[in-house]
Amino acid sequence: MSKPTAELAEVFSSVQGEGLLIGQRQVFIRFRGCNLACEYCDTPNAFTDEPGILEQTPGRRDFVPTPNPVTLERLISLIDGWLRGWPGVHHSISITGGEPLLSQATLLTWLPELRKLLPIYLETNGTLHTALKPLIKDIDIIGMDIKIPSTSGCTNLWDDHRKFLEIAAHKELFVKVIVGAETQDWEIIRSSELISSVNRNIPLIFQPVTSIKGKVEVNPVRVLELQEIACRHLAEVRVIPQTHKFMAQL
Ligand SMILES: C[S@@+](CC[C@H](N)C(=O)[O-])C[C@H]1O[C@@H](n2cnc3c(N)ncnc32)[C@H](O)[C@@H]1O
Ligand SMILES: Nc1nc2[nH]cc(C(=O)O)c2c(=O)[nH]1
Ligand code: SF4
Ligand SMILES: [Mg+2]
Repeated sequence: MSKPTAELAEVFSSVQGEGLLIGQRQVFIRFRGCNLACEYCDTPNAFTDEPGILEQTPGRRDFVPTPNPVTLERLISLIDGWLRGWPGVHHSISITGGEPLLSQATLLTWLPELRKLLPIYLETNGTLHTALKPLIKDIDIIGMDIKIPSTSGCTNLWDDHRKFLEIAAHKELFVKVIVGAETQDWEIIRSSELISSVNRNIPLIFQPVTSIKGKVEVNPVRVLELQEIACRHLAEVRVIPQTHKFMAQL
């Protein structure tokens, strides 16, 4: 039987810039393709069919174009070399994209092998709950988005998010909501009530939209008002921007 491969955009070592793992050094594996089209998406390379790029030396940006699809052997060889050469540096592997759960068939084989190297952190848009179910046993931490219409432009994902939360809540989990100048109270109330209906102790992270100019342009008082709304429903609500963008980390 042929060994599963994947279409990858890039593999690199960097500092996690978002959510509760902020500051941890991670190996990032970015899968191609997505089932959504968020208006703010900052990851165009997940949508092209150019060759992927694999960093050769962790954090030194010596990327080498690599034909897709990429094999697991190629990936394991690269990451294993990083862990031997830089022991104790990397906290976990970030499985991201695009939407990584679109590559579920490959991840069924890849995750158990990658997890032998480092814990697995899944960065996901929180919609593909059917894909998540068989993979949850091989994932350690999940960072999922709830996509609100005012920033993402996506609508009617609430039921998918609920089903996703119910499965993801079996592992270490936090939720990110990307907030912007037009974010409405009802969106935060609906998101917070949805999370609380599963477990009010699931942390919620407000991540302000980072503009194309690399700035956070959301009114600071408005962000505090939104946080206060969420705190009526949830035990832990933090405001954390995309920090990697402010320190020129990938
Ligand atoms: C590129 S996405 C990949 C994973 C998955 N597709 C998702 O949307 O969660 C990773 C994270 O970056 C966030 N993100 C993308 N563009 C952003 C922007 N311009 N400002 C703030 N967060 C952004 C997403 O909301 C998500 O939390
Ligand atoms: N440093 C860094 N942190 C990140 N957290 C989530 C990212 C993503 O694009 O999935 C990301 C990214 O692209 N870079
Ligand atoms: S779900 Fe994630 S990768 Fe897909 S468009 Fe939205 S932010 Fe971009
Ligand atoms: Mg990114």
